[in-house]
Amino acid sequence: MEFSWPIEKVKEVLGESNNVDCSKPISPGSLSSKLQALVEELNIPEAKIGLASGVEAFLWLYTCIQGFKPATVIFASELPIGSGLGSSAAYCVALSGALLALSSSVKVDVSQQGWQGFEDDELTLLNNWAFEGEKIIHGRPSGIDNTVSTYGNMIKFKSGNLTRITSSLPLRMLITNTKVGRNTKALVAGVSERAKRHHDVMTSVFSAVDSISNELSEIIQSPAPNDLAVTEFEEKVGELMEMNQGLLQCMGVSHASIETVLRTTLKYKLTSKLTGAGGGGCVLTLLPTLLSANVVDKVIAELESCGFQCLIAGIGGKGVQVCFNISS
Ligand SMILES: Nc1ncnc2c1ncn2[C@@H]1O[C@H](COP(=O)(O)OP(=O)(O)O)[C@@H](O)[C@H]1O
Ligand SMILES: C[C@@](O)(CCOP(=O)(O)O)CC(=O)O
Ligand SMILES: [Mg+2]
Repeated sequence: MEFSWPIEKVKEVLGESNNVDCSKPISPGSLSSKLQALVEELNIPEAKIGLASGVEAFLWLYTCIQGFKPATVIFASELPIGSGLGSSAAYCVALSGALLALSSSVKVDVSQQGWQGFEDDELTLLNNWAFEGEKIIHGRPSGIDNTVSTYGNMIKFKSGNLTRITSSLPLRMLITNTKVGRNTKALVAGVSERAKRHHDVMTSVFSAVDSISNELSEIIQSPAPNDLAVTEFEEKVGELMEMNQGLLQCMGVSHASIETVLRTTLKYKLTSKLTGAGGGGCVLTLLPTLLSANVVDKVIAELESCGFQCLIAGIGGKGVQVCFNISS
Protein backbone atom coordinates (compact mmCIF):
# COMPACT_ATOMS: atom_id res chain seq x y z
CA MET A 1 0.00 0.00 0.00
CA GLU A 2 1.16 3.55 -0.63
CA PHE A 3 0.25 6.59 1.46
CA SER A 4 1.44 10.17 1.58
CA TRP A 5 0.83 13.17 3.80
CA PRO A 6 1.78 16.79 3.04
CA ILE A 7 4.22 17.87 5.77
CA GLU A 8 2.15 21.02 6.42
CA LYS A 9 -0.89 18.86 7.13
CA VAL A 10 1.00 16.64 9.59
CA LYS A 11 2.37 19.76 11.33
CA GLU A 12 -1.09 21.28 11.51
CA VAL A 13 -2.69 18.13 12.97
CA LEU A 14 0.05 17.03 15.38
CA GLY A 15 1.13 20.57 16.19
CA GLU A 16 4.62 21.95 15.82
CA SER A 17 4.80 21.90 19.61
CA ASN A 18 5.40 18.17 19.22
CA ASN A 19 9.04 18.89 20.14
CA VAL A 20 11.45 16.45 18.61
CA ASP A 21 13.52 14.84 21.34
CA CYS A 22 14.26 11.37 20.18
CA SER A 23 16.15 10.57 23.37
CA LYS A 24 12.87 10.49 25.34
CA PRO A 25 10.33 7.94 24.09
CA ILE A 26 6.77 9.13 24.71
CA SER A 27 3.21 7.99 23.98
CA PRO A 28 0.81 10.03 21.84
CA GLY A 29 -1.54 10.59 24.82
CA SER A 30 -4.08 13.25 23.81
CA LEU A 31 -2.69 13.25 20.24
CA SER A 32 -4.00 9.70 19.75
CA SER A 33 -7.30 10.77 18.24
CA LYS A 34 -5.47 13.17 15.88
CA LEU A 35 -3.18 10.38 14.70
CA GLN A 36 -6.23 8.18 14.14
CA ALA A 37 -7.91 10.96 12.14
CA LEU A 38 -4.84 11.26 9.87
CA VAL A 39 -5.06 7.53 9.15
CA GLU A 40 -8.85 7.39 8.78
CA GLU A 41 -8.57 9.89 5.91
CA LEU A 42 -6.58 7.30 3.96
CA ASN A 43 -9.68 5.13 3.53
CA ILE A 44 -7.78 1.89 3.94
CA PRO A 45 -9.95 -0.92 2.50
CA GLU A 46 -11.82 -3.02 5.10
CA ALA A 47 -9.80 -6.15 4.22
CA LYS A 48 -6.59 -4.38 5.26
CA ILE A 49 -7.94 -2.26 8.10
CA GLY A 50 -5.64 -4.05 10.59
CA LEU A 51 -2.76 -2.09 9.03
CA ALA A 52 -4.28 1.21 10.22
CA SER A 53 -2.72 0.87 13.67
CA GLY A 54 0.63 0.06 12.02
CA VAL A 55 0.36 3.27 9.98
CA GLU A 56 -0.48 5.24 13.15
CA ALA A 57 2.60 3.77 14.82
CA PHE A 58 4.67 4.81 11.78
CA LEU A 59 3.42 8.41 11.90
CA TRP A 60 4.11 8.64 15.61
CA LEU A 61 7.63 7.17 15.47
CA TYR A 62 8.53 9.16 12.36
CA THR A 63 7.40 12.55 13.67
CA CYS A 64 8.91 11.98 17.12
CA ILE A 65 12.29 10.77 15.87
CA GLN A 66 12.72 12.63 12.58
CA GLY A 67 10.37 15.58 13.17
CA PHE A 68 8.70 17.06 10.12
CA LYS A 69 11.42 16.31 7.57
CA PRO A 70 10.02 15.31 4.21
CA ALA A 71 11.00 11.79 3.16
CA THR A 72 9.96 8.66 1.34
CA VAL A 73 9.93 5.54 3.49
CA ILE A 74 9.56 2.08 1.99
CA PHE A 75 8.76 -0.76 4.34
CA ALA A 76 8.98 -4.42 3.36
CA SER A 77 8.38 -7.34 5.70
CA GLU A 78 8.62 -11.08 5.16
CA LEU A 79 6.77 -12.07 8.33
CA PRO A 80 3.16 -13.16 8.09
CA ILE A 81 1.11 -10.38 9.69
CA GLY A 82 -1.24 -11.15 12.59
CA SER A 83 -0.10 -14.79 12.92
CA GLY A 84 1.43 -14.75 16.39
CA LEU A 85 5.02 -14.40 15.18
CA GLY A 86 5.39 -10.85 16.49
CA SER A 87 5.25 -9.01 13.17
CA SER A 88 3.97 -5.91 14.97
CA ALA A 89 7.03 -5.80 17.22
CA ALA A 90 9.44 -6.62 14.37
CA TYR A 91 7.89 -3.73 12.40
CA CYS A 92 8.23 -1.29 15.32
CA VAL A 93 11.81 -2.37 16.04
CA ALA A 94 12.88 -2.13 12.39
CA LEU A 95 11.21 1.26 12.06
CA SER A 96 12.71 2.64 15.29
CA GLY A 97 16.13 1.25 14.32
CA ALA A 98 16.07 2.86 10.87
CA LEU A 99 14.75 6.22 12.13
CA LEU A 100 17.21 6.39 15.04
CA ALA A 101 20.11 5.35 12.78
CA LEU A 102 19.45 8.53 10.79
CA SER A 103 19.24 10.70 13.94
CA SER A 104 21.97 12.25 16.06
CA SER A 105 21.14 9.98 19.04
CA VAL A 106 22.87 6.98 17.55
CA LYS A 107 26.49 6.55 16.48
CA VAL A 108 26.19 4.15 13.54
CA ASP A 109 28.41 4.91 10.56
CA VAL A 110 26.29 5.76 7.52
CA SER A 111 29.30 5.39 5.21
CA GLN A 112 30.06 1.84 6.37
CA GLN A 113 29.13 -1.05 4.11
CA GLY A 114 27.21 -4.04 5.44
CA TRP A 115 25.16 -4.74 8.56
CA GLN A 116 25.88 -2.90 11.81
CA GLY A 117 24.63 -3.41 15.34
CA PHE A 118 23.87 -0.80 18.01
CA GLU A 119 25.51 -0.07 21.36
CA ASP A 120 23.78 -1.14 24.58
CA ASP A 121 22.37 2.29 25.52
CA GLU A 122 21.23 2.76 21.91
CA LEU A 123 19.44 -0.61 22.03
CA THR A 124 17.64 0.49 25.21
CA LEU A 125 16.44 3.67 23.50
CA LEU A 126 15.46 1.81 20.32
CA ASN A 127 13.57 -0.82 22.34
CA ASN A 128 11.71 1.88 24.28
CA TRP A 129 10.61 3.59 21.06
CA ALA A 130 9.53 0.26 19.58
CA PHE A 131 7.50 -0.35 22.76
CA GLU A 132 5.68 2.97 22.14
CA GLY A 133 4.82 1.70 18.64
CA GLU A 134 3.63 -1.67 20.02
CA LYS A 135 1.38 0.22 22.46
CA ILE A 136 -0.30 1.97 19.53
CA ILE A 137 -0.85 -1.39 17.80
CA HIS A 138 -1.67 -3.62 20.80
CA GLY A 139 -3.09 -1.40 23.52
CA ARG A 140 -1.20 -2.75 26.55
CA PRO A 141 1.67 -4.95 25.37
CA SER A 142 4.04 -6.48 27.92
CA GLY A 143 7.06 -5.49 25.83
CA ILE A 144 8.35 -9.04 25.40
CA ASP A 145 7.99 -9.12 21.61
CA ASN A 146 9.84 -5.86 20.92
CA THR A 147 12.52 -6.82 23.46
CA VAL A 148 13.18 -10.14 21.71
CA SER A 149 13.23 -8.43 18.29
CA THR A 150 15.68 -5.83 19.61
CA TYR A 151 18.14 -8.10 21.40
CA GLY A 152 17.63 -11.40 19.54
CA ASN A 153 18.40 -14.83 20.97
CA MET A 154 16.37 -15.70 24.11
CA ILE A 155 15.03 -13.37 26.77
CA LYS A 156 13.67 -14.11 30.21
CA PHE A 157 11.18 -11.35 30.75
CA LYS A 158 8.96 -10.43 33.66
CA SER A 159 7.17 -7.12 34.13
CA GLY A 160 9.74 -5.24 32.09
CA ASN A 161 12.74 -6.93 33.79
CA LEU A 162 14.75 -8.68 31.17
CA THR A 163 17.58 -11.18 31.35
CA ARG A 164 19.33 -12.18 28.16
CA ILE A 165 19.93 -15.92 28.17
CA THR A 166 21.47 -18.49 25.84
CA SER A 167 20.44 -22.07 25.47
CA SER A 168 23.10 -24.67 26.07
CA LEU A 169 21.52 -26.71 23.29
CA PRO A 170 20.07 -25.51 19.98
CA LEU A 171 16.29 -25.98 19.84
CA ARG A 172 14.53 -26.65 16.56
CA MET A 173 10.85 -25.96 16.07
CA LEU A 174 8.34 -26.64 13.35
CA ILE A 175 6.16 -23.57 12.88
CA THR A 176 2.67 -24.30 11.57
CA ASN A 177 0.64 -21.36 10.39
CA THR A 178 -3.04 -22.28 10.72
CA LYS A 179 -3.80 -19.18 8.59
CA VAL A 180 -6.68 -18.40 10.96
CA GLY A 181 -6.61 -14.62 11.38
CA ARG A 182 -6.60 -13.13 14.86
CA ASN A 183 -5.95 -9.88 16.59
CA THR A 184 -3.56 -9.64 19.52
CA LYS A 185 -5.32 -6.63 21.06
CA ALA A 186 -8.71 -8.41 21.17
CA LEU A 187 -7.23 -11.68 22.49
CA VAL A 188 -5.29 -9.99 25.29
CA ALA A 189 -8.42 -8.01 26.24
CA GLY A 190 -10.35 -11.31 26.38
CA VAL A 191 -7.82 -12.76 28.84
CA SER A 192 -8.12 -9.65 31.05
CA GLU A 193 -11.91 -9.97 31.06
CA ARG A 194 -11.67 -13.65 32.05
CA ALA A 195 -9.21 -12.71 34.80
CA LYS A 196 -11.76 -10.18 36.15
CA ARG A 197 -14.55 -12.78 36.10
CA HIS A 198 -12.48 -15.56 37.73
CA HIS A 199 -9.84 -13.73 39.70
CA ASP A 200 -8.60 -16.55 41.94
CA VAL A 201 -8.58 -19.22 39.23
CA MET A 202 -6.72 -17.02 36.78
CA THR A 203 -4.22 -15.94 39.43
CA SER A 204 -3.35 -19.62 39.88
CA VAL A 205 -3.12 -20.10 36.11
CA PHE A 206 -0.73 -17.14 35.75
CA SER A 207 1.34 -18.38 38.67
CA ALA A 208 1.64 -21.82 37.02
CA VAL A 209 2.75 -20.14 33.77
CA ASP A 210 5.37 -18.24 35.75
CA SER A 211 6.67 -21.50 37.26
CA ILE A 212 6.87 -23.05 33.79
CA SER A 213 8.91 -20.10 32.50
CA ASN A 214 11.28 -20.28 35.47
CA GLU A 215 11.77 -24.03 35.09
CA LEU A 216 12.32 -23.72 31.34
CA SER A 217 14.89 -20.97 31.77
CA GLU A 218 16.79 -23.10 34.30
CA ILE A 219 16.73 -26.15 32.03
CA ILE A 220 17.91 -24.38 28.93
CA GLN A 221 20.74 -22.62 30.76
CA SER A 222 21.97 -25.76 32.54
CA PRO A 223 25.31 -27.15 31.28
CA ALA A 224 25.14 -28.62 27.77
CA PRO A 225 23.81 -32.19 28.03
CA ASN A 226 25.87 -35.05 26.61
CA ASP A 227 24.39 -37.11 23.76
CA LEU A 228 22.50 -39.43 26.11
CA ALA A 229 21.01 -36.62 28.11
CA VAL A 230 19.82 -34.68 25.05
CA THR A 231 16.62 -36.73 24.85
CA GLU A 232 15.94 -36.18 28.55
CA PHE A 233 16.54 -32.42 28.09
CA GLU A 234 14.16 -32.29 25.11
CA GLU A 235 11.52 -34.36 26.92
CA LYS A 236 11.54 -31.86 29.79
CA VAL A 237 11.14 -28.93 27.37
CA GLY A 238 8.33 -30.80 25.58
CA GLU A 239 6.50 -31.54 28.82
CA LEU A 240 6.68 -27.88 29.87
CA MET A 241 5.33 -26.87 26.44
CA GLU A 242 2.44 -29.32 26.85
CA MET A 243 1.55 -27.93 30.28
CA ASN A 244 1.85 -24.36 29.00
CA GLN A 245 -0.55 -25.13 26.14
CA GLY A 246 -3.05 -26.53 28.68
CA LEU A 247 -2.88 -23.28 30.65
CA LEU A 248 -3.27 -21.17 27.52
CA GLN A 249 -6.40 -23.20 26.82
CA CYS A 250 -7.62 -22.28 30.33
CA MET A 251 -7.10 -18.63 29.42
CA GLY A 252 -9.39 -19.07 26.41
CA VAL A 253 -6.82 -18.36 23.70
CA SER A 254 -6.67 -21.74 21.96
CA HIS A 255 -8.71 -22.41 18.79
CA ALA A 256 -10.12 -25.40 16.88
CA SER A 257 -7.36 -25.02 14.26
CA ILE A 258 -4.68 -25.05 16.99
CA GLU A 259 -6.26 -28.18 18.50
CA THR A 260 -6.08 -29.85 15.06
CA VAL A 261 -2.32 -29.15 14.92
CA LEU A 262 -1.90 -30.53 18.48
CA ARG A 263 -3.78 -33.74 17.62
CA THR A 264 -1.91 -34.22 14.35
CA THR A 265 1.57 -33.76 15.84
CA LEU A 266 0.69 -35.95 18.85
CA LYS A 267 0.13 -38.85 16.42
CA TYR A 268 3.89 -38.60 15.77
CA LYS A 269 4.60 -38.25 19.54
CA LEU A 270 5.51 -34.58 19.05
CA THR A 271 4.58 -31.79 21.46
CA SER A 272 3.14 -28.47 20.34
CA LYS A 273 1.96 -25.21 21.81
CA LEU A 274 0.41 -22.08 20.38
CA THR A 275 2.60 -19.01 20.04
CA GLY A 276 1.92 -15.30 20.37
CA ALA A 277 -1.54 -14.34 21.48
CA GLY A 278 -3.19 -17.54 20.15
CA GLY A 279 -6.73 -17.62 18.77
CA GLY A 280 -5.40 -19.11 15.50
CA GLY A 281 -2.11 -17.97 13.99
CA CYS A 282 0.96 -20.13 14.48
CA VAL A 283 1.73 -23.24 16.53
CA LEU A 284 5.22 -24.39 17.59
CA THR A 285 6.17 -28.07 17.56
CA LEU A 286 9.41 -29.18 19.19
CA LEU A 287 11.55 -31.18 16.76
CA PRO A 288 13.84 -33.43 18.84
CA THR A 289 17.44 -33.79 17.65
CA LEU A 290 17.09 -37.51 16.96
CA LEU A 291 13.81 -37.24 15.05
CA SER A 292 14.22 -38.73 11.58
CA ALA A 293 13.81 -36.54 8.51
CA ASN A 294 11.22 -39.04 7.31
CA VAL A 295 8.93 -38.35 10.29
CA VAL A 296 9.39 -34.59 9.86
CA ASP A 297 8.35 -34.92 6.19
CA LYS A 298 5.30 -37.02 7.13
CA VAL A 299 4.06 -34.65 9.81
CA ILE A 300 4.54 -31.65 7.52
CA ALA A 301 2.65 -33.42 4.71
CA GLU A 302 -0.25 -34.24 7.04
CA LEU A 303 -0.41 -30.68 8.42
CA GLU A 304 -0.24 -29.18 4.94
CA SER A 305 -3.05 -31.49 3.79
CA CYS A 306 -5.22 -29.68 6.40
CA GLY A 307 -4.48 -26.40 4.58
CA PHE A 308 -1.80 -25.26 7.04
CA GLN A 309 1.63 -23.90 6.09
CA CYS A 310 4.81 -25.26 7.74
CA LEU A 311 8.36 -24.06 8.13
CA ILE A 312 11.29 -25.13 10.28
CA ALA A 313 13.12 -22.61 12.45
CA GLY A 314 15.97 -22.62 14.91
CA ILE A 315 15.26 -20.80 18.17
CA GLY A 316 17.32 -17.68 18.72
CA GLY A 317 18.76 -15.31 16.17
CA LYS A 318 20.31 -11.90 15.82
CA GLY A 319 18.60 -8.80 17.12
CA VAL A 320 18.16 -5.52 15.26
CA GLN A 321 20.81 -4.38 12.78
CA VAL A 322 21.00 -1.67 10.12
CA CYS A 323 22.54 -1.64 6.70
CA PHE A 324 22.93 1.50 4.58
CA ASN A 325 23.82 -0.30 1.41
CA ILE A 326 21.61 -3.35 1.01
CA SER A 327 23.57 -4.71 -1.97
CA SER A 328 26.71 -5.20 0.15
N1 LIG B 1 4.82 -4.63 7.58
C1 LIG B 1 3.89 -3.98 8.29
N2 LIG B 1 3.40 -2.80 7.87
C2 LIG B 1 2.44 -2.15 8.58
N3 LIG B 1 1.89 -2.61 9.72
C3 LIG B 1 2.35 -3.79 10.18
C4 LIG B 1 3.36 -4.54 9.50
N4 LIG B 1 3.60 -5.67 10.20
C5 LIG B 1 2.76 -5.63 11.28
N5 LIG B 1 2.02 -4.51 11.27
C6 LIG B 1 1.00 -4.10 12.27
O1 LIG B 1 0.89 -5.13 13.23
C7 LIG B 1 -0.44 -5.69 13.24
C8 LIG B 1 -0.38 -7.17 13.53
O2 LIG B 1 0.04 -7.32 14.86
P1 LIG B 1 -0.55 -8.39 15.83
O3 LIG B 1 -2.03 -8.44 15.80
O4 LIG B 1 0.10 -8.11 17.12
O5 LIG B 1 0.01 -9.78 15.24
P2 LIG B 1 1.52 -10.28 15.15
O6 LIG B 1 2.36 -9.34 15.90
O7 LIG B 1 1.48 -11.64 15.79
O8 LIG B 1 1.83 -10.39 13.69
C9 LIG B 1 -0.97 -5.38 11.86
O9 LIG B 1 -2.39 -5.39 11.84
C10 LIG B 1 -0.37 -3.99 11.62
O10 LIG B 1 -1.09 -2.98 12.30
C1 LIG C 1 0.36 -12.40 23.87
C2 LIG C 1 1.60 -11.56 24.01
O1 LIG C 1 2.44 -12.13 25.00
C3 LIG C 1 2.45 -11.52 22.76
C4 LIG C 1 1.65 -11.23 21.52
O2 LIG C 1 2.38 -11.64 20.41
P1 LIG C 1 1.74 -11.58 18.94
O3 LIG C 1 1.40 -10.16 18.66
O4 LIG C 1 0.52 -12.45 18.94
O5 LIG C 1 2.82 -12.12 18.06
C5 LIG C 1 1.15 -10.18 24.43
C6 LIG C 1 2.17 -9.37 25.14
O6 LIG C 1 3.06 -9.91 25.84
O7 LIG C 1 2.07 -8.15 25.04
MG1 LIG D 1 2.05 -8.44 17.81
